[in-house]
Amino acid sequence: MERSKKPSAIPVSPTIPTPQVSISQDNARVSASLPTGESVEVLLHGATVISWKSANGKENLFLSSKAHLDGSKAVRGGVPLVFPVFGPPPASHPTSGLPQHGFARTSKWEYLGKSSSESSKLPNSSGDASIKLDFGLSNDMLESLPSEWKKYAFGITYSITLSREELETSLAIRNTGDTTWDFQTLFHTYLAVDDISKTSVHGLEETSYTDKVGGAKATSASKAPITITGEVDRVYSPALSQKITVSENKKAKFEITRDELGDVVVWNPWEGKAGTMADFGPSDGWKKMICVETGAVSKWNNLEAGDTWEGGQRIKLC
Ligand SMILES: O=P(O)(O)OC[C@H]1O[C@H](O)[C@H](O)[C@@H](O)[C@@H]1O
Repeated sequence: MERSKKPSAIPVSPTIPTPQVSISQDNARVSASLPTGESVEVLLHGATVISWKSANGKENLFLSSKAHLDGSKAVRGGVPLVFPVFGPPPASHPTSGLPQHGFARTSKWEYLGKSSSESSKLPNSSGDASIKLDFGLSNDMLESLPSEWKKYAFGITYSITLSREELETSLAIRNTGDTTWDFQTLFHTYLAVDDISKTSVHGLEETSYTDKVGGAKATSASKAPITITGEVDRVYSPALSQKITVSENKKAKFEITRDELGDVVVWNPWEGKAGTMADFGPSDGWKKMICVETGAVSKWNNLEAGDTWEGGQRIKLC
């Protein structure tokens, strides 16, 4: 019998746009984008973030036009990962046979997968969707290591999370062996700026630092925001709660917060040093970048067998 009041059909809700991930055909890069247009691109070589774009297509990271993206060299630009040593390794230390900044940035990482979240389920809402990409590296994936470091075992998970106005990078470094070892680590982030002469870094005014230009020397706090008028290579250790802001034309552009990363390196090679780097381009590219690098590098971090160290940074667009 026909019912007079048939329940009406349940409307099919329109497909909710979700973050997308794609892997290049040669299996060398992983890209992710949000329904609102933001995107990130990661090379498996070094798990190097080589692009982070805003919804309007604006690139937030500097990538040298001469960067090697084929795995033959560390990438000049983006976010190379420093581990297990920052700078040239000291003599008579287990890292002494390693290249400058260690091996993480020149190793091929494994893509472990993605996870995404959509906070709003309302149709046509872009919500606050975010996408997290995980990458892994362990000692058995490396072909060659100096004999000192060969006795150690590690497993690293590197997570890169893209959300609407933020890029978060975080590391979980685990000692999977039975011997304690020391490490340093850092996100060597090359931020893109339009004009270095109008760029300033805020939040480090009250902190003394090590000035590495012309040999490391302890230097007292500058009491003023950092402006770049020549080569700058400084290591600061500000309080963890201290936000670092990069401004252009006195307007905040990037805001950086940190978890467990007690050090901040500010680097710009200026014309002279950039000219000596074969992979630095274009020749005036140093006017378009500033490295604000967060890390744990001013001392050795000791990791006992079975322990995991976790740390990360968030870069927010202002
Ligand atoms: O040329 P790279 O090995 O990539 O190092 C580039 C730079 O990295 C850091 O910022 C260091 O503080 C600098 O001293 C170094 O010059």
